[in-house]
Amino acid sequence: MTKINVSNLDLWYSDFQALKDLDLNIQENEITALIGPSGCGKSTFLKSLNRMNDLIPGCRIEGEILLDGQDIYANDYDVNLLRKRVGMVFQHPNPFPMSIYDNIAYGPRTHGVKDKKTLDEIVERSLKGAAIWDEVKDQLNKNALRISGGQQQRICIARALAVEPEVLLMDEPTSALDPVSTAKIEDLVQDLKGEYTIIMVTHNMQQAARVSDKTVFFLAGEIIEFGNTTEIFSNPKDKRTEDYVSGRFG
Ligand SMILES: Nc1ncnc2c1ncn2[C@@H]1O[C@H](COP(=O)(O)OP(=O)(O)OP(=O)(O)O)[C@@H](O)[C@H]1O
Repeated sequence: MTKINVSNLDLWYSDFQALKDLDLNIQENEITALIGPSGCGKSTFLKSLNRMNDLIPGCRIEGEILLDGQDIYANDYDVNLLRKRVGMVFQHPNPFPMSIYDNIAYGPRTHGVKDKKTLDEIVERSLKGAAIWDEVKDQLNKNALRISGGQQQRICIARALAVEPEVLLMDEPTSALDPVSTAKIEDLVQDLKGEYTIIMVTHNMQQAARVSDKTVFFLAGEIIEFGNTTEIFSNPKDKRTEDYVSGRFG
């Protein structure tokens, strides 16, 4: 089923057009990888899905993005609710400088959850969901900055899960991590797709091929090709896609 429907999407940073007439359907409970050379608009597109670009002065958007059929750029659309439904994990792990527990409880508290038992349950469920509960369950009061980078990234994923999102946006979530932590995150992402719709920017072609169901290839703000990951990697229709996935440019 279609979760997100993008049509005729254009985005400008002042007079520079960063996204050009994008059309795309993102399916529920699938992993969609966004690939393409540096500066082609992957992060810009990702951020347009939870209106993070609203915060950038001079950024202007035209076209339509529907989440479950509702226009997220409509005047009366609740942006706070949107960011709860569409969570985000960034390239560099960015836990808040507070305990592991407080990192996870932060979002639910912001949304009004005060009861200690409920928060305890959310923290445990989110840490389990991010496959890090066993590693940190005895040190929930430890400062989240004093654990490894790979653990910090899973704390950030747990923090995103704590508000029960439907969609998870991931901007190069493993680029700052070692191979062992990267493998853990890749396994985790595959486990999560049963419950969430995941859209992930990656520069790592093997990673896109390993974990995603669908792949979108961007070039200079345009979508050049979109389809099943196996097709994009084994039988691309466009020569530019073929050159990129085979490492001939970018
Ligand atoms: N805040 C901004 N103001 C002006 N231009 C911007 C801004 N953010 C991005 N751009 C420009 O928009 C284009 C797309 O940038 P974007 O970060 O989306 O690319 P990307 O494909 O994610 O790149 P990378 O792979 O290097 O992260 C680039 O030309 C970039 O310079």
